[in-house]
Amino acid sequence: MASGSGITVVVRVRPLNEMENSRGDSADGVRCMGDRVVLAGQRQLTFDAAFGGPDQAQVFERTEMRALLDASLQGFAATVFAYGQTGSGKTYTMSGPEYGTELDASGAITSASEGIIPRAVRHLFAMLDSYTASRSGVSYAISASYLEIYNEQINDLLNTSSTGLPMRWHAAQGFFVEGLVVVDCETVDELMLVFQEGTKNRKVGSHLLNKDSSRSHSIMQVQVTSRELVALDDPAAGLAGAPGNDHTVETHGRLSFVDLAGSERLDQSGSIGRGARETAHINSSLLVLGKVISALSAAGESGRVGHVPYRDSKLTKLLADSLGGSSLAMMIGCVSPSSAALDESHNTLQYLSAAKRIQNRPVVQMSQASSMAASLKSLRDEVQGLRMQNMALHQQLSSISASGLLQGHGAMSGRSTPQQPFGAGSAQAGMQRTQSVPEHRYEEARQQREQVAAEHVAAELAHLRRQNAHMQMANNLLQRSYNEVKRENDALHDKLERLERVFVDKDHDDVL
Ligand SMILES: Nc1ncnc2c1ncn2[C@@H]1O[C@H](COP(=O)(O)OP(=O)(O)OP(=O)(O)O)[C@@H](O)[C@H]1O
Repeated sequence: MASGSGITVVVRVRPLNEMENSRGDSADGVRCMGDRVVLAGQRQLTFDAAFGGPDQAQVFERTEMRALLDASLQGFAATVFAYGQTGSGKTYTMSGPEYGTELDASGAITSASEGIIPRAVRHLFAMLDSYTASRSGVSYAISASYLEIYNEQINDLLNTSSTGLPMRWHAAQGFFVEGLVVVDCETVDELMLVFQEGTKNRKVGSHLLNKDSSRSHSIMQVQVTSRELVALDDPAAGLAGAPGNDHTVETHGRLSFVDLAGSERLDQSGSIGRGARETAHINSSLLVLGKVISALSAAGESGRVGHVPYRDSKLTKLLADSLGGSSLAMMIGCVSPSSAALDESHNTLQYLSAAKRIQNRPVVQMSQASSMAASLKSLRDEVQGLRMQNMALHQQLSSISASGLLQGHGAMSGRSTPQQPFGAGSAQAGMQRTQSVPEHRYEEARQQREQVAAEHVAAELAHLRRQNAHMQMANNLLQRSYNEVKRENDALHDKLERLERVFVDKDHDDVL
């Protein structure tokens, strides 16, 4: 996926909560109408989807969640964010109801009330099992980490004693957190445990707007490594049976689930002391996030991006790839329906409208060796396509030449002589060059062989492209000549008919 891909933006309007009900708030501050969100005063905004009410399943089923999971299995990075004011339903949407409120007999959250993350965990393993069953030579490895950014400090939610972790920059990976626990998960239950453990350890506090308010931004990251054995043997290119021509292509997909802390107004939340300090950190990092979104959305499809202040907060550093980077992304904006929260809901929806204009450039993440193998394979596929085109062009040329109409148009006949496709001989020559490489330098020899094969394929590609372009031109010229001759023939035919009519008329006059 080389071209730009917009961020998918959906909105969720929760039901009125207890406090709003007890105050007698009206629920017509924000309403959903299809994929539109209608604000009191009849202002309407359209998003990729809009949901009202408590139904958790529809948020998973009617958004692009399955496509994002699938993309991670193909080697793409995908991020799902929940954004909105405090108490608007972000944690409910991402995880489910507050931990422990809706438990079944075994102590697990009831499946109907599960949020996006546990649903994604189950679906990911179901998809992965069905892919492994239907495609031989493919295998997957899953691992996961879970962190929170609390007061601008990174804490490991899978190891509560690991706090204040450093963030580093890597040219290929971008920003990453050093020293995070990464858990290998072979089963759905193991990944579910990671989710439950991390969610339980997240900082939660109470204030007037939400008794279980998340005081940190949390990011659960699932790494999806796929390995596929790709046969690079190409009998037509004379490489069949060459040792080391099978390659394991390794892709590194990633799913990031981001539950942002909610913006809050201190006069409404009543947070004081530690709570007020948390609020200040939350609001300032959300402010930077807002600046990043507006800088990127200003660029829109033109792709001309000015300065984006990613480095101004830890949150935006970690989300750099998901906003304007190489990741696929879906943002879920959560809002209250209450007319009393209209200003905050309006702000959230404006944020979301700006996010809709951001263009990401999703790319598959592969290991270097895999990407060389994959590009070699795709070059060979292209050669194969060109060979078929080559044959079709030869046939076309012969049939036009054989039509007989073009005899005398000899300028074309030389060009239409089929040429031998470029190929096997030089490939063999390329292979022979590697035979003298000593055994202990096998890896080096393999790389050289791949290099030679790549050069050979590239040369053949260039040759076929030239030859096909040449034949295409010859075909066009022949077609033009054919049309001219046909036009001349038709004209002669008309003339003949006219003459015949004259003779018939003359005979007729003579008889009379
Ligand atoms: N769609 C919904 N249906 C039913 N109840 C909901 C819904 N969304 C949220 N709630 C309830 O509203 C309350 C606040 O939700 P939640 O904690 O998810 O908000 P939040 O946006 O994560 O808040 P904060 O930013 O303060 O952490 C919770 O009691 C939750 O169960």
